[in-house]
Amino acid sequence: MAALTMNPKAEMVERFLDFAARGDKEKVTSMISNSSFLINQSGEKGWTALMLAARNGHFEVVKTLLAKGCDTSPVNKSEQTAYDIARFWGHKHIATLLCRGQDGDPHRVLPDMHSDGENLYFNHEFLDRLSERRTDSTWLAAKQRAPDTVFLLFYSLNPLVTSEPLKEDGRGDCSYQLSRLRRPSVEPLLGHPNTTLIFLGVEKPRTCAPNTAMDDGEDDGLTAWFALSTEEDPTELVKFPDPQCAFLQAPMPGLLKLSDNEAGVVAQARAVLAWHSRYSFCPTCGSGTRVDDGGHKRTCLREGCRSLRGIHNTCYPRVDPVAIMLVIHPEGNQCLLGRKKVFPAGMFSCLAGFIEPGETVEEGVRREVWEESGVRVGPVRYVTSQPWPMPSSLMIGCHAVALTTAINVDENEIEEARWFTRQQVIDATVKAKHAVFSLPPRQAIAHYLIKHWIGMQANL
Ligand SMILES: NC(=O)C1=CN([C@@H]2O[C@H](COP(=O)(O)OP(=O)(O)OC[C@H]3O[C@@H](n4cnc5c(N)ncnc54)[C@H](O)[C@@H]3O)[C@@H](O)[C@H]2O)C=CC1
Ligand SMILES: [Mg+2]
Ligand SMILES: [Mg+2]
Ligand SMILES: [Mg+2]
Ligand SMILES: [Zn+2]
Repeated sequence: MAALTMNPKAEMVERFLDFAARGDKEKVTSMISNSSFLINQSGEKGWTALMLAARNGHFEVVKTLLAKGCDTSPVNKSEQTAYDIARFWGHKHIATLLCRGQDGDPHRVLPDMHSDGENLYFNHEFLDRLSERRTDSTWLAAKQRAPDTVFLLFYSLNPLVTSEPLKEDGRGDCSYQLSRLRRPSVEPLLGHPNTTLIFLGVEKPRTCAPNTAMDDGEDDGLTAWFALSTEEDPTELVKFPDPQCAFLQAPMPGLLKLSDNEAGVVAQARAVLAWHSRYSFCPTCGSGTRVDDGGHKRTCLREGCRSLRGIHNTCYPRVDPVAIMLVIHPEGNQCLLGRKKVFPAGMFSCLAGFIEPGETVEEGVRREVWEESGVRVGPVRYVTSQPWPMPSSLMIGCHAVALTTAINVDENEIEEARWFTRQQVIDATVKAKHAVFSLPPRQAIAHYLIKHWIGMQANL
């Protein structure tokens, strides 16, 4: 076979990667000492020394590379980090080491709990909610007058957007931007009887101490965001900043096409606004209510109403907990996915269902899986969560292990449920032509739970 000609630098990289792959700690150490540039170099299919050592279970080499300041974030051509690779190949001690990060990283304390689910769509806390200000009506009124305050407008729970993606933090598939209106544009709607105004928070980071009192006219430098909602077409009343603005026609799929920061704001705003639109009257006595706490509370107007005594959760925005689970075959090599009739052709997803009163998350998982697929589930492990503002669910994502494998679907809810092999799932994630099914979109926690199981960088 003819020898490949390589330049000396490429040859050195290849040798270095080879030592890492074989677990030769001495050679890895001496090569980095002489040529520090080697540490984050990658070779075939984007594999770095850290990935190769993680793949082959070379704990000491991984430790050495980390001590020398190796970057843990690069991904190979299959979108896996070194951490994903260590998990995928079952080297738990290396995965723990890799997710531990720097000394100050709090994951050190609970290494097994590490998941990057905080980066999920709808999970970005772009605003500081500043809840301590919700009862400060003077501050709220001043913020509503401030020239830099942002107002987001919703009509029937659909936000006003422009069809231009945000450049600063968008992913490739973000195609809408929330219209950030200023006071003069929304003036006619403020105080209108059919509109609801809620205080969402201020832009992070805080630029002054949270409880600094603000005298009249004095600015604390915080940019406040409000959501303004109406059930009547506001087109005549509002001055749109540009002709491209339009309300989303339907929540899906439009709400999945925002930048990650704006999706986080919508997750908060839409759920609170949906609660206002459904709870206009007191659920205890049917009387009218007043909006308090910057839109985060409704108080009954009838003196003597039971809801005014003690704490009534009906006075506060509601959240519905939903368990969503990837059920794993008892042998560990297959997972159970189902499809509803409304899913796009070929798509399968995790089973899910509302948690019932008096139920733990674990019991909710076992009951929903039994009802929907006839499969019995044993151990359940929490993975991560995601607000899902359609209208106000909190998705509680779990992995669960099946005790039985025979499938018997509840045809009222699920059209089909099937066991898929790990390889079939991997094929679906890399969109191979021969994939036998397609995954839910990356914005859904179901997508995350599936990729997390096969040890892939879930957000890519
Ligand atoms: N982000 C994601 O990846 C996914 C999100 N979801 C969300 O989870 C939610 C629940 O999943 P499903 O399979 O529909 O639940 P499910 O399996 O409990 O069945 C839904 C039925 O449960 C009843 N129900 C019980 N409590 C309810 C409540 N608080 N609100 C409304 N209906 C209630 C209704 O009859 C409803 O038709 C869905 O609304 C969906 O938006 C579901 C799957 C994936
Ligand atoms: Mg369900
Ligand atoms: Mg169900
Ligand atoms: Mg249910
Ligand atoms: Zn009442």
